[in-house]
Amino acid sequence: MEGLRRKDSNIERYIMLSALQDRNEKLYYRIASDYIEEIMPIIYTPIVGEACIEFSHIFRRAKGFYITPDDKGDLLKILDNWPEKDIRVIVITDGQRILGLGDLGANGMGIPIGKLALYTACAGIHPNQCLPVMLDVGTNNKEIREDILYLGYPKERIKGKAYFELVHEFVMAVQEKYPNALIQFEDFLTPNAYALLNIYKDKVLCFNDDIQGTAAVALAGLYATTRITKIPFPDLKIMFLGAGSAATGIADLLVLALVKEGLTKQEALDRLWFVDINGLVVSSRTDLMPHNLPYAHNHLPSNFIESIKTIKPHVLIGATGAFGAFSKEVIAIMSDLNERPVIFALSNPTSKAECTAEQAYTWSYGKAVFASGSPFDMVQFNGKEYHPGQGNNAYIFPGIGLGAIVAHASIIPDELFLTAAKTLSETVSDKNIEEGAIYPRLTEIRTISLEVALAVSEKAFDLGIARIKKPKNLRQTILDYMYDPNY
Ligand SMILES: O=C([O-])CC(=O)C(=O)O
Ligand SMILES: [Mg+2]
Repeated sequence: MEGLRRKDSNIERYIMLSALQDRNEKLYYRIASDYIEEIMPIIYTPIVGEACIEFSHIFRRAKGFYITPDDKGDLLKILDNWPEKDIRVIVITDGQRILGLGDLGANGMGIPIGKLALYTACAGIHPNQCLPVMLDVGTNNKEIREDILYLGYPKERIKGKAYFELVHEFVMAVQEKYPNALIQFEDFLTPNAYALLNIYKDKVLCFNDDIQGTAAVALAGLYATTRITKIPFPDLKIMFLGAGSAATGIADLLVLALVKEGLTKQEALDRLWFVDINGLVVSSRTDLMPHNLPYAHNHLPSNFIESIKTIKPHVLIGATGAFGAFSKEVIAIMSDLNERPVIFALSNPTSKAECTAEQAYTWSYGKAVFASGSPFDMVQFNGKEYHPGQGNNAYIFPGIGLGAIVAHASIIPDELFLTAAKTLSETVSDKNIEEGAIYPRLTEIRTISLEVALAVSEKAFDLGIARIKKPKNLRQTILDYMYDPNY
């Protein structure tokens, strides 16, 4: 840790940790577990974003599996080259929407590597059972493609039929080679993310973290805000800025959660409002994508500020990838409307956050209940300390994966994300709430993942999607499975 701390920059720390992962895996996971609050922002959001931008330039050794269009027809054979035979979690990206950074092509491999490191550090999935995959189908980012050090397939992206056939061949090859493996789709462009999820979610063990994982983390945070605002969960009126996969993913899970609380589907939809780059999402618009249609209201078109003033949401959720989208005016209006305005600035990395924690607290005169996707430090304002929550996907996906693995689940229905969100929100202590934080400390992450995994696997057995007989002591079975990074 002393060696790590003496480095001048976080990207150097990333390189050092990546080298340690190659050289002494157990030590890497030991320090990742022991110093999780310090290490996580380096190996994952936000520094992993910087690492992806520079990936070809800081490359030391390959970690993971690359697929190009030239491999079509051979994927089953090529998978034989992977030395491990018992893969349990695969994180796959095509690099087209890396965090909020856009198309980074094969440089996006930093994301599967980082997410899988968290599967091990946070939920004890054995590192040998993790497989990072880059679906290297080209990049439309000319600057990256023409970079002399670029390691990816140096062509424009394939799309349409050729693209979906390649993904399908991979998914089918996994079913044959690694029938117990969970496939996590990560950082795909929204239309592809939804298309792939809709094709595979009822057929194979898979989920999309940007749609479903983010949704569960946000939902858990929303449950926790009600302990501060005292507004009952079914009464919440929520406005989203951004209508991409993260935002509609959250809304889709919210509808499920609200219907469980006794609302009709229509009543649930009525509470959720979207604003995107073209203004309020209303039914008269002709530019909406299929995943936006259920949320298009019969309402006059209006811009963001006007929409806040007329609709008067309790909660504002930003998933835009646009830094500064929550201006001083936006926060001020929310604070006029609400005693405790709830502000979620979920875009990643930090450079894309809709506002910073400091802005949210100062512009709301300390009233905001704030959470972000990327971590922010504690803020001092008017002599008081404010502890921003990080709606970190790592609270959910490692536990979901662990639960699914232990139950040998065949699929991951949305119901499991609801269970995971409820479980996570129950781990938020009164002390967290007193400090204004709506998520627990990351130092608790292994226990949180265990609780999430336990609840998720219980649910999988209840739903009849587990492929094994239920063990007598599920908690012990999970504990026995977990990789221990101790010597
Ligand atoms: O990586 C994160 O923290 C959340 C995420 O999946 C994304 O922003 O794409
Ligand atoms: Mg992601």
